[in-house]
Amino acid sequence: MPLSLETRDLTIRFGGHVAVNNVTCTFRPGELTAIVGPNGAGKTTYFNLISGQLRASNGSILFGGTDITQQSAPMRTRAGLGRAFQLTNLFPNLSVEENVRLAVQAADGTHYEMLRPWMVRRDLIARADGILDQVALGNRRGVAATALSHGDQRKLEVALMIALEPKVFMFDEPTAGMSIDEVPVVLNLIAQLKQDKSKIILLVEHKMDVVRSLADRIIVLHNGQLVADGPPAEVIASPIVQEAYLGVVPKSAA
Ligand SMILES: Nc1ncnc2c1ncn2[C@@H]1O[C@H](COP(=O)(O)OP(=O)(O)OP(=O)(O)O)[C@@H](O)[C@H]1O
Repeated sequence: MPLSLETRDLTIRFGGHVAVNNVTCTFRPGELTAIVGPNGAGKTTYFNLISGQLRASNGSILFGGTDITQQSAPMRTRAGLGRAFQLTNLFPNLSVEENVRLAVQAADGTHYEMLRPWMVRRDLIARADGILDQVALGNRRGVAATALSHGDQRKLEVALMIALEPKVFMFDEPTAGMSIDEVPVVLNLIAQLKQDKSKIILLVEHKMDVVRSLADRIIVLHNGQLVADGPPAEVIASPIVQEAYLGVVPKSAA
């Protein structure tokens, strides 16, 4: 069976508020799907449900045909769902290079051994170096994660996600808060990841120019419901989306 990620009637309620409401959608390899919609539409909550940070009130999530609805976030990560790490959950005082090496090591299944120099694993070092170059952090390798600029921290988050070799890449506003010159690096990186047609890529993004340049498909959430789904040109051009949904994204968020 080809790998697919599917949500069926996925729903979460916070008290009386239904933040994600019966969302049924299938994501396939070789497709980058942008999830758009006004502020508070439920995009991040939908992401959190898929990655396991939140548990559904109703509905289910299937990954490669397996029902993962009850699985913990770490189990989903091991199954291949990649979500950018929060650096605060990692090793902020370790260097960029050390963080990436640890993630590469974790993906390899070897345990971190503080006292055993892992210089013996040249293959892992080469892989970590390759990822550092891929995210343009090679020249920041010795810097503590916590001392990085905001843009470089986002790049490190992406590096750690790549290191785990996920089947699904989930990006939640990957360029948010970045300076204008930092944005292209991350966009090029996502475009590069898209070349691997075996991956499913999900992107929550407010910036419509970013969505236009990267997405193969757009889904629109509004009040927690899926209100549009299709090829970018079609979805963007549809009057209902233009007027009622995309038009309301405030400039401050774009
Ligand atoms: N843990 C929570 N408890 C209560 N309400 C929540 C919680 N998380 C999200 N919500 C509510 O659910 C709704 C959807 O929020 P969500 O952050 O998913 O929207 P979004 O589309 O990602 O918005 P934005 O574009 O502003 O990031 C909002 O009304 C929000 O206040």
